[in-house]
Amino acid sequence: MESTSKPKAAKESKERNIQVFVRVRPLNSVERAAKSCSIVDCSSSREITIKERVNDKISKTFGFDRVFSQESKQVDVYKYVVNPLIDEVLSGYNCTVFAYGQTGTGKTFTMEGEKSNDPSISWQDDPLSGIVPRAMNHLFDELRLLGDAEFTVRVSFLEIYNEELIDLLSPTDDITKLR
Ligand SMILES: Nc1ncnc2c1ncn2[C@@H]1O[C@H](COP(=O)(O)OP(=O)(O)OP(=O)(O)O)[C@@H](O)[C@H]1O
Repeated sequence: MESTSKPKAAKESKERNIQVFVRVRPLNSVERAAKSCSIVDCSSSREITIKERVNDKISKTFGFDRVFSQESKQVDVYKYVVNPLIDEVLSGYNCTVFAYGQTGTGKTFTMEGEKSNDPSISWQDDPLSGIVPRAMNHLFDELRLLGDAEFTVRVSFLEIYNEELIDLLSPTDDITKLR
């Protein structure tokens, strides 16, 4: 996300400029049918522990700025990760939110979200709406509050897949090779 106000000098903030979050998705129906079990322990808010399957022996622990467990909701992720960035964008900082993970891990679910089965729920109220629609809604709500001020909002939506850069908003499906 980007606003047109001039970027300011780097923030003198105690917080680091790059934050890394992890979201663990619930087991899907295929995994449940196969009686698979999760080997990821999310009981700490800042660490995940990968357990060995057989004896539950702790094998590895990884630290993050925040852990979102299998039970986490779209709104939890939005409020913690993206909500603070909207103020930053409106103050002239450039902010990037990017989802990384192997296929089927929940990047699209987290970024775009899904549509609830109930057709009477609008996307603005849909608990399954992901980061992108929530951020757009939030941004334009804030801009509306600024009354007559004129703003330009530019949005880009890119996918890096197999080291190829894909513009997801381009109707021509142009692909740029990164190497
Ligand atoms: N947090 C979650 N809660 C419930 N279902 C989820 C969650 N995350 C992912 N899923 C489900 O898991 C499946 C795979 O998720 P998704 O399509 O978002 O993965 P992806 O990382 O975008 O995959 P790909 O890289 O192949 O596009 C989907 O059916 C999605 O509904």
